[in-house]
Amino acid sequence: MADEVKHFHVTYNNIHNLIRKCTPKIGAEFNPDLLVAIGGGGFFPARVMRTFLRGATENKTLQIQAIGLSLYEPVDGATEEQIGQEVIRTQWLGADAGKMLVGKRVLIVDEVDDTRKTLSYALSELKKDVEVEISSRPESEREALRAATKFGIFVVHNKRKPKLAELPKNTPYYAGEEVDDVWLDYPWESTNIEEHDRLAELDQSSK
Ligand SMILES: O=P(O)(O)OC[C@H]1O[C@H](OP(=O)(O)OP(=O)(O)O)[C@H](O)[C@@H]1O
Repeated sequence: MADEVKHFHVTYNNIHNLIRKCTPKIGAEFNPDLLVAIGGGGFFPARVMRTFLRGATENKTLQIQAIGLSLYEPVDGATEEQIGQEVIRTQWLGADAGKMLVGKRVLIVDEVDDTRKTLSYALSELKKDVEVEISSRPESEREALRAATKFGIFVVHNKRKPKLAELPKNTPYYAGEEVDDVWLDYPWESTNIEEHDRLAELDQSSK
């Protein structure tokens, strides 16, 4: 049967350059002081973003924390029904999650915003961790801590399509590129990077 989904191959250099272009704005406007990468796809973008944020944020070397979320990949314990429907946690920040986040400007990083379920889940769960931490602090400090804790989002690609989950309206949101609802082939999924890059060139020329 013919594969009807349009594929688009993305190279490491494409991703690097999209992040390079976007980061000065993110540094100037959101000025993160912590990155939370959603693995696996958010790991490489977060690391590249840290390089460019150094220049954009007075040479701070930002920490990258990692969470593991999976919507489409079979993970231990996930049933067939859950894959593509529910976001499954495969890794989280640990017992000190709230302490790590409170009072910070936290940029959540992922490679793609597809249905938005993953980002929505990540944001709401991280906010819950912050609330748990805030509730352990003296009441007189809570409002200030809440106000000082900010979450923003960066994705390399945002797919233009109806989303199945929403983000709070005031959430700072940055996308390296808005793309059609195509199947994006990322380089880290390839076992033959030269062939991948060759296909990417073909995709570019037929754009
Ligand atoms: O917008 P959504 O529809 O929620 O999809 C986006 C998520 O899906 C992919 O993760 P996947 O579950 O495939 O795991 P991976 O990052 O480990 O490949 C991708 O890395 C995003 O995290």
